[in-house]
Amino acid sequence: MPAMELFAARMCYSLPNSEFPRIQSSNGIPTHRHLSLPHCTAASFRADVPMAGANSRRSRFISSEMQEPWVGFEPEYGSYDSSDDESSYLSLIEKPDRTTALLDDYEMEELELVSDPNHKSGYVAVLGKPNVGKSTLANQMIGQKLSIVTDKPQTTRHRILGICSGPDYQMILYDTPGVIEKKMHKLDSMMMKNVRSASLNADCVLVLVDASKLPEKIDEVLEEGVGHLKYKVPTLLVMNKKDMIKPGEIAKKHQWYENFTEADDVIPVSAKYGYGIQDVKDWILSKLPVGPAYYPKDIVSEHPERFFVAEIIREKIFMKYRSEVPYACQVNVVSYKSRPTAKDFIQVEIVVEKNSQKIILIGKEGKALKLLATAARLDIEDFLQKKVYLEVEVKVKENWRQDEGLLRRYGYGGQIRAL
Ligand SMILES: Nc1nc2c(ncn2[C@@H]2O[C@H](COP(=O)(O)OP(=O)(O)OP(=O)(O)O)[C@@H](O)[C@H]2O)c(=O)[nH]1
Repeated sequence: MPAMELFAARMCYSLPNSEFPRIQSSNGIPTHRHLSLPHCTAASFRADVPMAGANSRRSRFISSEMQEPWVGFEPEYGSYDSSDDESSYLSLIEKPDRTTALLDDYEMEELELVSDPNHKSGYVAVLGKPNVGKSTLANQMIGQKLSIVTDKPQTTRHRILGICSGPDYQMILYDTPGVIEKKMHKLDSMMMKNVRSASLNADCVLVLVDASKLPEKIDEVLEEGVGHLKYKVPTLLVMNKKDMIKPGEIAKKHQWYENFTEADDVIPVSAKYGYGIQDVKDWILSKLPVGPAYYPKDIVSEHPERFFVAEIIREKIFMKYRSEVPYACQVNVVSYKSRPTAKDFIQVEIVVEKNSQKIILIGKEGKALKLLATAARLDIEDFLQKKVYLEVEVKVKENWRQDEGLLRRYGYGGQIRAL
C-alpha cells in the first residue's frame, strides 16, 4: 500500500483518563464485565465462562491465553487451516449441559443449585422480520445494550446471546438476524441458518411484528425460524412499536393477530420506551421449565468482549455511511492486547468488497475514517470501562459475502472466536 494511503487507512486515537459509570446487570448487581476476555483476573476469569459443562471450555481459554493467539495475528483467510486453532472458537449452537457439569463450591453457590426448587430457566429465541425492534426488545429485557440498534434493516448479523436474570429465574435470549425472504448473498443464507439453530434450543419463541404497519401473517417467520417445531414451541406474538399508533388501532390489530396467526398469545409493547416489557417477561416465565440457572446471575452475555467491540464499530458504520456501504462491511478485531501499564491495544480491520467503498469509508484525507474511529472508540471505552488505543485499517476482499470459507472465518458458521 502506498505510504499516504497507509497513513489515511491506519489511524490511532487516545483519550485522557476519566471515570466511567459502572455497568449494571439486569438484576441490578454491578457486573465485573463478565464477558470473556483474554486478560481477566483469576477471579473474573472463572465467572467469565458458563459454569455448566464449561470446564473443557475454560481450559481452552487458558491454553489460548498462554499462546497469545492474537499477537501478530494476520488472518490468511484464503488458506485458513481449521485445525489450526479450532479450540479457541466458541459454539453459538450448543446449549450448556447442566447435567454433565462438574461444578466446584463457588459455582454451586453462584448458581444457587440447592437453594430454590422453584427456580426457572431456559432459552428464548427472538424472531421477526428486519427492523421490527428485536434488538431493542432484547436490550430492554437484559437492561443493557448488547445488540446494536439502527434505523436500517438487517443490522443484526449474528445471534446475540443475552442473559436476563432475577432471583428466581434466568432467561437466555437469542436476538437473531431479521428473517428475510430474498437471500442475495451466501451471508444471508448463513444468517438464516443461524436463526433456525437458535430456535432449536429454545424453550419458547417470541415473534416480533411492527404494530405501526399493516398486520401480516407470521407463517414465513415461523417456517424460517422454527421450521418443523412451529407447533411445538410456545409462541408469543409481540406487537412492537405500539407507541406509534392510537389505542383503538392497537385493539383492532391485537384482535387480527389473535384471529389470524398461529401464536399462542399476543402482547402489544413499545420496546423503545419500555412499555409492556414486564408482560413479556411474565409470559416467558410462565413457559420456562423449572431448573437451575445456566450461568451465574451477574453474567449478561457469553460473547467475548472483542465481539462487542466489532459490533460497536459496525453500528457506527451504519450510522455514518449511507446506501450500500454498511452492508458491504465486515469488522474483524485482529488483535486485542491487554497492557497493564498502558491502554489496551485494539487492532481492527474493516473489510469491504470494492475499492470504491474503501475510498468512501476513508474519506478525504482520512477524515471520515477518523470520525468513525473516534466515535467508536468512545463507545468502546464506555462499554469496556477502560481507555483503549484503537487502530483501524480498511481492506478490500472482493465478494466476501459470497465466500463460505471467509464467512465461517468471520463467525457466520455458528462459531465465534472465544478470545
Ligand atoms: N417508535 C418505536 N421505535 C422502535 C421501537 N422498537 C424499536 N424501534 C426502532 O426501530 C428500529 C429498528 O430497531 P432494531 O431493534 O434494530 O430492530 P431489529 O428487528 O433488531 O432489526 P434487524 O437488525 O434488521 O433485525 C430502530 O430505529 C429502533 O429505534 C418502539 O417500540 N417504538
